[in-house]
Amino acid sequence: MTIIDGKAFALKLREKIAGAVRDIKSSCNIQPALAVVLVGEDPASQVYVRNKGIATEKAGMRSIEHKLAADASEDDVVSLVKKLNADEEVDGILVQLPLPDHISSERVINEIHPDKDVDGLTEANAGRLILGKTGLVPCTPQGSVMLAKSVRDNLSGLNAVVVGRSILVGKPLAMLLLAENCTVTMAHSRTKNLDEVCREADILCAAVGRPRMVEGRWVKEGATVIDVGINRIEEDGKTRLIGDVDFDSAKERAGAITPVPGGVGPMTIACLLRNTVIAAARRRGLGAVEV
Ligand SMILES: Nc1nc2c(c(=O)[nH]1)N[C@@H](CN(C=O)c1ccc(C(=O)N[C@@H](CCC(=O)O)C(=O)O)cc1)CN2
Ligand SMILES: [Mg+2]
Repeated sequence: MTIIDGKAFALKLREKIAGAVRDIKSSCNIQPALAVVLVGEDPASQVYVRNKGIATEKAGMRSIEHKLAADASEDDVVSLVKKLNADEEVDGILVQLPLPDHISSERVINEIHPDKDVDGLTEANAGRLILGKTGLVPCTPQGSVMLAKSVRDNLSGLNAVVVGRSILVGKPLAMLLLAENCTVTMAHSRTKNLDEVCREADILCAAVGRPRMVEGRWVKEGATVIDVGINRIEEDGKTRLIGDVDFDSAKERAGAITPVPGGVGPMTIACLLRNTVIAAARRRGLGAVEV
Protein backbone atom coordinates (compact mmCIF):
# COMPACT_ATOMS: atom_id res chain seq x y z
CA MET A 1 0.00 0.00 0.00
CA THR A 2 1.34 3.39 -1.02
CA ILE A 3 0.53 6.62 0.77
CA ILE A 4 0.75 9.15 -2.04
CA ASP A 5 2.94 12.04 -0.91
CA GLY A 6 1.23 15.01 -2.53
CA LYS A 7 3.45 17.47 -0.71
CA ALA A 8 6.62 15.95 -2.16
CA PHE A 9 5.04 15.64 -5.64
CA ALA A 10 3.91 19.29 -5.50
CA LEU A 11 7.38 20.45 -4.43
CA LYS A 12 8.98 18.65 -7.37
CA LEU A 13 6.43 20.15 -9.74
CA ARG A 14 7.10 23.60 -8.29
CA GLU A 15 10.84 23.15 -8.93
CA LYS A 16 10.10 22.25 -12.55
CA ILE A 17 7.89 25.34 -12.86
CA ALA A 18 10.64 27.52 -11.40
CA GLY A 19 12.95 26.09 -14.08
CA ALA A 20 10.47 26.98 -16.84
CA VAL A 21 10.16 30.49 -15.41
CA ARG A 22 13.96 30.87 -15.40
CA ASP A 23 14.05 29.79 -19.07
CA ILE A 24 11.37 32.31 -20.02
CA LYS A 25 13.20 35.07 -18.16
CA SER A 26 16.59 34.34 -19.67
CA SER A 27 15.37 33.83 -23.23
CA CYS A 28 12.68 36.53 -23.42
CA ASN A 29 13.27 38.78 -20.41
CA ILE A 30 9.68 38.24 -19.29
CA GLN A 31 8.55 37.65 -15.72
CA PRO A 32 5.12 35.96 -15.62
CA ALA A 33 2.71 37.63 -13.18
CA LEU A 34 -0.24 36.30 -11.20
CA ALA A 35 -2.88 38.65 -9.78
CA VAL A 36 -4.94 37.33 -6.86
CA VAL A 37 -8.13 39.03 -5.72
CA LEU A 38 -9.34 38.55 -2.16
CA VAL A 39 -12.63 40.03 -1.00
CA GLY A 40 -13.26 40.16 2.74
CA GLU A 41 -11.47 38.61 5.69
CA ASP A 42 -12.30 34.91 5.68
CA PRO A 43 -9.38 33.49 7.71
CA ALA A 44 -8.85 30.35 5.57
CA SER A 45 -8.96 32.43 2.36
CA GLN A 46 -6.40 34.85 3.80
CA VAL A 47 -4.05 31.93 4.48
CA TYR A 48 -4.54 30.45 0.98
CA VAL A 49 -3.96 33.83 -0.68
CA ARG A 50 -0.81 34.43 1.37
CA ASN A 51 0.48 30.95 0.49
CA LYS A 52 -0.27 31.51 -3.19
CA GLY A 53 1.68 34.78 -3.12
CA ILE A 54 4.68 33.14 -1.43
CA ALA A 55 4.62 30.16 -3.84
CA THR A 56 4.35 32.47 -6.87
CA GLU A 57 7.42 34.45 -5.82
CA LYS A 58 9.36 31.30 -4.92
CA ALA A 59 8.75 30.10 -8.48
CA GLY A 60 10.31 33.34 -9.72
CA MET A 61 7.05 34.94 -10.85
CA ARG A 62 5.52 38.24 -9.83
CA SER A 63 2.66 38.12 -7.34
CA ILE A 64 0.12 40.94 -7.29
CA GLU A 65 -2.41 40.94 -4.46
CA HIS A 66 -5.62 42.95 -4.48
CA LYS A 67 -7.52 42.98 -1.21
CA LEU A 68 -11.03 44.42 -1.14
CA ALA A 69 -13.18 45.03 1.94
CA ALA A 70 -15.94 42.54 2.78
CA ASP A 71 -18.54 45.17 1.82
CA ALA A 72 -17.08 45.85 -1.62
CA SER A 73 -19.82 45.75 -4.25
CA GLU A 74 -20.07 43.22 -7.08
CA ASP A 75 -19.38 46.09 -9.49
CA ASP A 76 -16.20 46.98 -7.57
CA VAL A 77 -14.91 43.42 -8.01
CA VAL A 78 -15.95 43.29 -11.67
CA SER A 79 -14.20 46.64 -12.36
CA LEU A 80 -11.01 45.30 -10.80
CA VAL A 81 -11.19 42.12 -12.89
CA LYS A 82 -11.69 44.21 -16.05
CA LYS A 83 -8.67 46.32 -15.15
CA LEU A 84 -6.57 43.18 -14.69
CA ASN A 85 -7.86 41.77 -18.00
CA ALA A 86 -6.60 44.90 -19.74
CA ASP A 87 -3.23 44.93 -17.96
CA GLU A 88 -0.63 43.55 -20.39
CA GLU A 89 1.73 42.71 -17.52
CA VAL A 90 -0.79 40.35 -15.86
CA ASP A 91 -0.74 36.75 -17.13
CA GLY A 92 -3.05 35.08 -14.62
CA ILE A 93 -6.06 36.28 -12.63
CA LEU A 94 -7.56 34.40 -9.71
CA VAL A 95 -10.50 35.43 -7.55
CA GLN A 96 -10.30 33.62 -4.22
CA LEU A 97 -13.48 31.70 -3.37
CA PRO A 98 -15.83 31.81 -1.60
CA LEU A 99 -16.87 35.40 -2.26
CA PRO A 100 -19.14 37.19 0.24
CA ASP A 101 -22.82 36.23 -0.16
CA HIS A 102 -23.88 39.53 -1.77
CA ILE A 103 -21.52 38.95 -4.72
CA SER A 104 -22.28 36.53 -7.56
CA SER A 105 -19.17 34.37 -8.04
CA GLU A 106 -20.60 33.25 -11.36
CA ARG A 107 -20.69 36.81 -12.71
CA VAL A 108 -17.29 37.76 -11.33
CA ILE A 109 -15.54 34.59 -12.53
CA ASN A 110 -16.98 34.93 -16.02
CA GLU A 111 -15.59 38.45 -16.31
CA ILE A 112 -12.06 36.98 -16.20
CA HIS A 113 -10.50 36.77 -19.65
CA PRO A 114 -10.41 33.01 -20.45
CA ASP A 115 -6.72 33.19 -21.44
CA LYS A 116 -5.89 34.60 -17.97
CA ASP A 117 -8.30 32.30 -16.09
CA VAL A 118 -5.67 30.27 -14.21
CA ASP A 119 -8.36 28.66 -12.02
CA GLY A 120 -9.99 27.30 -15.20
CA LEU A 121 -13.45 28.20 -13.91
CA THR A 122 -14.86 30.43 -16.64
CA GLU A 123 -17.58 29.07 -18.92
CA ALA A 124 -15.13 29.32 -21.80
CA ASN A 125 -12.57 27.06 -20.13
CA ALA A 126 -15.24 24.64 -18.84
CA GLY A 127 -16.50 24.39 -22.43
CA ARG A 128 -13.01 23.83 -23.80
CA LEU A 129 -12.45 21.04 -21.26
CA ILE A 130 -15.65 19.27 -22.29
CA LEU A 131 -14.86 19.70 -25.99
CA GLY A 132 -11.27 18.50 -25.54
CA LYS A 133 -9.86 21.83 -26.72
CA THR A 134 -6.80 23.61 -25.38
CA GLY A 135 -7.64 25.78 -22.38
CA LEU A 136 -6.79 26.24 -18.73
CA VAL A 137 -7.83 23.37 -16.46
CA PRO A 138 -9.05 23.70 -12.82
CA CYS A 139 -6.16 23.16 -10.41
CA THR A 140 -7.48 20.69 -7.81
CA PRO A 141 -8.83 18.22 -10.41
CA GLN A 142 -5.61 18.52 -12.44
CA GLY A 143 -3.57 17.81 -9.31
CA SER A 144 -5.81 14.84 -8.45
CA VAL A 145 -5.22 13.23 -11.85
CA MET A 146 -1.47 13.84 -11.61
CA LEU A 147 -1.39 12.02 -8.27
CA ALA A 148 -3.45 9.11 -9.63
CA LYS A 149 -1.05 8.85 -12.58
CA SER A 150 1.93 8.89 -10.23
CA VAL A 151 0.95 5.43 -9.00
CA ARG A 152 -0.79 4.06 -12.12
CA ASP A 153 1.09 4.99 -15.25
CA ASN A 154 -1.89 4.25 -17.46
CA LEU A 155 -5.44 5.05 -16.41
CA SER A 156 -6.89 3.86 -19.70
CA GLY A 157 -9.83 1.49 -19.31
CA LEU A 158 -9.97 1.79 -15.53
CA ASN A 159 -13.25 2.37 -13.71
CA ALA A 160 -13.17 5.79 -12.10
CA VAL A 161 -15.85 6.91 -9.65
CA VAL A 162 -16.05 10.58 -8.69
CA VAL A 163 -18.19 11.23 -5.64
CA GLY A 164 -19.28 14.88 -5.75
CA ARG A 165 -20.40 17.07 -8.63
CA SER A 166 -19.15 20.55 -7.79
CA ILE A 167 -18.08 22.99 -10.47
CA LEU A 168 -14.71 23.48 -8.74
CA VAL A 169 -13.81 19.78 -8.49
CA GLY A 170 -16.27 16.96 -9.28
CA LYS A 171 -17.36 17.92 -12.80
CA PRO A 172 -13.96 18.91 -14.18
CA LEU A 173 -12.33 15.90 -12.50
CA ALA A 174 -14.77 13.57 -14.27
CA MET A 175 -13.88 15.23 -17.61
CA LEU A 176 -10.14 14.88 -17.01
CA LEU A 177 -10.52 11.20 -16.11
CA LEU A 178 -12.59 10.69 -19.24
CA ALA A 179 -9.79 12.30 -21.23
CA GLU A 180 -7.49 9.64 -19.73
CA ASN A 181 -9.87 7.02 -21.18
CA CYS A 182 -11.30 5.98 -17.82
CA THR A 183 -14.85 4.69 -17.65
CA VAL A 184 -16.23 7.43 -15.44
CA THR A 185 -19.17 7.29 -13.04
CA MET A 186 -20.27 10.51 -11.36
CA ALA A 187 -21.86 9.76 -8.02
CA HIS A 188 -23.47 12.20 -5.61
CA SER A 189 -25.83 12.57 -2.66
CA ARG A 190 -28.76 11.04 -4.59
CA THR A 191 -26.84 8.07 -5.96
CA LYS A 192 -28.47 4.79 -4.97
CA ASN A 193 -26.26 2.13 -3.35
CA LEU A 194 -23.32 4.51 -3.22
CA ASP A 195 -21.19 1.98 -1.37
CA GLU A 196 -21.67 -0.58 -4.16
CA VAL A 197 -20.92 2.01 -6.84
CA CYS A 198 -17.71 2.97 -5.04
CA ARG A 199 -16.64 -0.70 -4.71
CA GLU A 200 -16.53 -0.89 -8.52
CA ALA A 201 -13.89 1.85 -8.67
CA ASP A 202 -10.27 1.25 -9.63
CA ILE A 203 -9.83 5.00 -9.09
CA LEU A 204 -12.05 6.34 -6.32
CA CYS A 205 -12.18 10.13 -5.95
CA ALA A 206 -14.03 11.72 -3.05
CA ALA A 207 -14.94 15.40 -3.37
CA VAL A 208 -18.11 15.84 -1.35
CA GLY A 209 -17.06 17.97 1.61
CA ARG A 210 -18.33 15.46 4.16
CA PRO A 211 -15.77 14.29 6.73
CA ARG A 212 -14.89 10.56 6.49
CA MET A 213 -17.99 9.80 4.42
CA VAL A 214 -16.29 7.18 2.26
CA GLU A 215 -15.75 4.13 4.45
CA GLY A 216 -13.04 1.51 4.08
CA ARG A 217 -15.56 -1.18 3.14
CA TRP A 218 -16.59 0.96 0.13
CA VAL A 219 -13.07 0.60 -1.28
CA LYS A 220 -12.22 -2.16 -3.75
CA GLU A 221 -9.10 -4.16 -2.85
CA GLY A 222 -6.09 -2.46 -4.49
CA ALA A 223 -7.98 0.67 -5.61
CA THR A 224 -6.33 4.08 -5.92
CA VAL A 225 -8.11 6.45 -3.55
CA ILE A 226 -7.89 10.20 -4.17
CA ASP A 227 -9.29 12.22 -1.28
CA VAL A 228 -10.09 15.77 -2.31
CA GLY A 229 -11.92 16.67 0.92
CA ILE A 230 -10.58 19.33 3.25
CA ASN A 231 -12.75 19.35 6.37
CA ARG A 232 -11.85 21.14 9.57
CA ILE A 233 -13.33 19.28 12.55
CA GLU A 234 -13.10 19.49 16.33
CA GLU A 235 -11.89 16.22 17.82
CA ASP A 236 -10.50 15.52 21.29
CA GLY A 237 -10.52 19.28 21.96
CA LYS A 238 -8.35 19.99 18.91
CA THR A 239 -9.06 21.33 15.42
CA ARG A 240 -8.05 18.73 12.85
CA LEU A 241 -8.02 18.66 9.08
CA ILE A 242 -9.53 15.49 7.64
CA GLY A 243 -10.67 14.27 4.26
CA ASP A 244 -13.89 12.86 2.82
CA VAL A 245 -12.43 9.36 3.16
CA ASP A 246 -12.05 7.46 6.41
CA PHE A 247 -8.30 7.11 5.96
CA ASP A 248 -7.63 4.48 8.63
CA SER A 249 -10.12 1.95 7.29
CA ALA A 250 -9.59 2.83 3.60
CA LYS A 251 -5.82 2.29 3.73
CA GLU A 252 -6.43 -1.33 4.74
CA ARG A 253 -7.94 -2.04 1.32
CA ALA A 254 -6.52 0.61 -1.01
CA GLY A 255 -3.48 -0.03 -3.20
CA ALA A 256 -2.63 3.66 -2.92
CA ILE A 257 -4.27 6.55 -1.10
CA THR A 258 -3.78 10.29 -0.66
CA PRO A 259 -3.67 11.56 2.93
CA VAL A 260 -5.27 14.77 4.22
CA PRO A 261 -3.38 16.97 4.78
CA GLY A 262 -0.45 16.41 2.45
CA GLY A 263 -2.27 14.82 -0.49
CA VAL A 264 -4.29 16.71 -3.09
CA GLY A 265 -4.22 20.05 -1.19
CA PRO A 266 -0.63 21.03 -2.00
CA MET A 267 -1.23 20.14 -5.67
CA THR A 268 -3.82 22.93 -5.94
CA ILE A 269 -1.23 25.68 -5.57
CA ALA A 270 1.39 23.83 -7.65
CA CYS A 271 -1.11 23.49 -10.53
CA LEU A 272 -2.04 27.15 -10.18
CA LEU A 273 1.62 28.08 -10.74
CA ARG A 274 1.72 25.65 -13.66
CA ASN A 275 -1.34 27.31 -15.23
CA THR A 276 0.23 30.74 -14.73
CA VAL A 277 3.39 29.77 -16.67
CA ILE A 278 1.28 28.10 -19.36
CA ALA A 279 -0.96 31.20 -19.64
CA ALA A 280 2.08 33.50 -19.79
CA ALA A 281 3.74 31.44 -22.52
CA ARG A 282 0.56 31.27 -24.63
CA ARG A 283 -0.41 34.90 -24.21
CA ARG A 284 3.06 36.11 -25.05
CA GLY A 285 3.50 33.74 -27.99
CA LEU A 286 6.45 31.85 -26.45
CA GLY A 287 5.27 28.40 -27.55
CA ALA A 288 4.47 25.44 -25.32
CA VAL A 289 6.11 24.99 -21.91
CA GLU A 290 6.81 21.49 -20.63
CA VAL A 291 5.74 21.38 -16.98
N1 LIG B 1 -10.27 30.61 -6.57
C1 LIG B 1 -10.15 29.50 -5.85
N2 LIG B 1 -10.70 29.43 -4.63
C2 LIG B 1 -10.56 28.28 -3.91
C3 LIG B 1 -9.84 27.17 -4.42
C4 LIG B 1 -9.28 27.29 -5.71
O1 LIG B 1 -8.64 26.35 -6.25
N3 LIG B 1 -9.45 28.46 -6.39
N4 LIG B 1 -9.63 26.04 -3.64
C5 LIG B 1 -9.96 26.09 -2.24
C6 LIG B 1 -8.88 26.63 -1.35
N5 LIG B 1 -7.49 26.48 -1.81
C7 LIG B 1 -7.01 27.38 -2.68
O2 LIG B 1 -7.54 28.41 -2.92
C8 LIG B 1 -6.59 25.54 -1.20
C9 LIG B 1 -7.02 24.61 -0.29
C10 LIG B 1 -6.11 23.77 0.35
C11 LIG B 1 -4.78 23.83 0.07
C12 LIG B 1 -3.78 22.98 0.80
O3 LIG B 1 -2.62 23.02 0.48
N6 LIG B 1 -4.19 22.25 1.82
C13 LIG B 1 -3.26 21.51 2.68
C14 LIG B 1 -3.55 21.80 4.12
C15 LIG B 1 -3.48 23.23 4.47
C16 LIG B 1 -3.92 23.46 5.91
O4 LIG B 1 -3.26 22.95 6.81
O5 LIG B 1 -4.91 24.19 6.11
C17 LIG B 1 -3.43 20.02 2.48
O6 LIG B 1 -4.53 19.58 2.13
O7 LIG B 1 -2.45 19.34 2.72
C18 LIG B 1 -4.34 24.73 -0.86
C19 LIG B 1 -5.23 25.58 -1.49
C20 LIG B 1 -11.18 26.94 -2.00
N7 LIG B 1 -11.11 28.20 -2.68
MG1 LIG C 1 -14.04 20.03 0.19
